[in-house]
Parts: sequence; C-alpha cells; structure tokens
Amino acid sequence: MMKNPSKVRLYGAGGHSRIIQSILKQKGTVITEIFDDNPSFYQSTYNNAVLEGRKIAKKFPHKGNPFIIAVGDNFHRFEIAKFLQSDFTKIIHPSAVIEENVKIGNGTVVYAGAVIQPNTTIGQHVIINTLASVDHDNILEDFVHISPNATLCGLVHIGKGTHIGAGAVVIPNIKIGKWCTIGAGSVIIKDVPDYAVVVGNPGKIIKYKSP
Ligand SMILES: CC(=O)SCCNC(=O)CCNC(=O)[C@H](O)C(C)(C)COP(=O)(O)OP(=O)(O)OC[C@H]1O[C@@H](n2cnc3c(N)ncnc32)[C@H](O)[C@@H]1OP(=O)(O)O
Repeated sequence: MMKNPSKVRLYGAGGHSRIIQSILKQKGTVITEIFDDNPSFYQSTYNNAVLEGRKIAKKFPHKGNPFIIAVGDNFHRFEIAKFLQSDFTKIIHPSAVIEENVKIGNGTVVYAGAVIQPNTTIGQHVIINTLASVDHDNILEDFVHISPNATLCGLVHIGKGTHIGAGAVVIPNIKIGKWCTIGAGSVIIKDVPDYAVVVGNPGKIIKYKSP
C-alpha cells in the first residue's frame, strides 16, 4: 500500500485539479495552497484561495509542502516542473489497484479504478486516469497521460510526454515514441514514431507535432 502525504500544495486549479482535490479530501490530505497562472481562478474558493502562479509571482515560494502539478496538459506540466524548485509527491486513489513490483515516480497521480499490473515502471508527473488499465512490464516515461478507460497491454513502452486518448487500446509489445498523441478509441498495433498523432482502428498517423 502506497502512503499518501498529509499536506500538499497544488499547482493548477482547473478541472484536472478538482479531481485531485476530491481524491485528497477522501484521503484526509490537507491542501495548504493552490497556485495557478490564470487570473480567472484567483477568486475561486474550492478549499483555499487560489494564489498567483509563476508568470506573475515576484517571489514564488518554491520551498514548502510537496507539490502535485494538477494540470492535464502534458507539455504544461513539463514546463511547470522545470520552473518549480520544489519536492513533488504522488497521489493514488484508494480504489486504484497497484500490483507487486510497480514503481511510480513522484508527481504522478493514479485515479479511481485504475489498475497497474506487476513489474510496471511509471515515471514522474504521469497521469493514470479513471479506469485506465496498465498491464504487466510496461514502461511509461515522465509526463505521460493515460486517459480514462485506455488499455495498455503487456510490455508496452510509452515515451515521454505522450498522451493516450480515452478508450484507446495498445496491443502487447508496442513502443510509442515521445510527445505523441493517440486519438480517443484508437487501436495501436504497430510502433509509433516520436511526435506522431495517430487515430483510428488500426491506428494511422495523420500528422506530426513540431518537436
Ligand atoms: C478526463 C479527460 O477529459 S482526459 C482527456 C481525454 N482526451 C482525449 O481522449 C482526446 C484525444 N484526442 C483526440 O482523439 C483528437 O481527436 C486528436 C488529438 C486525435 C485529433 O485532434 P485534431 O488534431 O484537432 O484533429 P481533427 O479533429 O482536425 O481531426 C483530423 C482527422 O482525424 C479524425 N479523427 C480525429 N480524432 C479521431 C479519433 N479519435 N478517432 C478516429 N478519427 C479521428 C477526424 O475525423 C479528422 O478526419 P478527416 O480529416 O477525415 O475529417
């Protein structure tokens, strides 16, 4: 059983953050501060006042309780992680199933009903979203997002910053490169090169993102 911290700070106050706030509430974890770059959030009153973020704060309080970057966009999470000179922690929903010999990096969040099977290694600042299934011997690099109901079969490797869309399926032994996007509901049966956007069943590359 992985232990959750007793006090955290969040960077991000949008929709993804609200899910994390709900998990933390269930765990009895106290959110001491929430930061955001978007002024429209500053008056919001979830649990705390939302404080100004890295683009505005003159002297950002890097030191303090560990952070979770509560931002769904993989590239934004990557940029915020570069900015924050802080410790990070990980959050696991109580209903998630984490089997033996699974390694999970700091900054990663695992949502309700997700299942992570043995010998899988998950990097830092990864999102394993609601009901996602990550099977045995997977490697997920930093800043990956596995969306709700997506299925990664055994021995899958997902490169840094890649987004697997809702309900997508990746068959066993597939390697997906870095900063790719796999469309919702797609079925991936071949390796995918870096920066590719892939949709459909079987998945086809429709374009490349700029590095
Ligand atoms: C809790 C949460 O919300 S977690 C977030 C989960 N989010 C997701 O799962 C979203 C995943 N994103 C997608 O599926 C998007 O459609 C993307 C990223 C794959 C493509 O988006 P865009 O780059 O804007 O492409 P666009 O919408 O212009 O579509 C391009 C073509 O691909 C097709 N296409 C787009 N997405 C898909 C898809 N998922 N499956 C099949 N075909 C698709 C479009 O029909 C279009 O085809 P056409 O050129 O023949 O008309």
